[in-house]
Amino acid sequence: MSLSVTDLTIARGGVPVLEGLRFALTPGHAMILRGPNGIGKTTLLRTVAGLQPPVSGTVTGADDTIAYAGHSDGIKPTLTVSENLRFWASVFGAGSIEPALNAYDLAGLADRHAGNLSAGQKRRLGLSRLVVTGRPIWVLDEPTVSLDVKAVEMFADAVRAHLGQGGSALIATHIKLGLEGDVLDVGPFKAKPPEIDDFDGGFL
Ligand SMILES: Nc1ncnc2c1ncn2[C@@H]1O[C@H](COP(=O)(O)OP(=O)(O)OP(=O)(O)O)[C@@H](O)[C@H]1O
Repeated sequence: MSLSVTDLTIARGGVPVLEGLRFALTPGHAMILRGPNGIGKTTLLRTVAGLQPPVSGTVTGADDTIAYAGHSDGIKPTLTVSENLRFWASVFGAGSIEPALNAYDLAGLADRHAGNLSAGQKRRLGLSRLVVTGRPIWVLDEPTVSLDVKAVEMFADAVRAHLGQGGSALIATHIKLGLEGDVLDVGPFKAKPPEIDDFDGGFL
């Protein structure tokens, strides 16, 4: 399943942030999004994942194919680690949670309430959810926040395994992950500020 973005203009809070974006993500490949704080990477990922509409342009190939991991881990604190994974597995129709536990070395924490995990452990649990979704396109917003060096390697290994199975990944990150993949610097797509003539002076 390929993802295509064509002539995409996106906005946050009603203000255009990026315009003229065009790229394709094909099976087996990763694309790394780069750009300074506030440029619009999260906004782009939210738009690709269908969490907000574009101002104009199209995203194709995103119907029920995307697993999105944003800044929030989305874990249920009163459930244990294994209960969280079983919940997601039931939502996505997956079978065993063992591959997800193993990918992020969570077996020893399986019976701990998720609310009692450290920040990095919570992030590992949040990322392990991707494994049980079975979705081919992972859309990830700064996935390595709170992870130590070993856990970053676990994450990179999990992405490599996903790509090896024909999946793909679109990842916004400020760090080097050691992954093969295209790099898309979104800086050149920064939306131009509106011309002064575009302002509605009626309120003055
Ligand atoms: N809820 C909101 N309402 C209005 N503006 C917002 C909102 N959320 C973010 N913004 C603004 O939209 C712009 C793009 O933000 P976005 O989070 O997409 O940037 P980013 O490239 O992901 O940044 P970072 O690298 O810091 O995560 C920023 O100027 C930000 O201040």
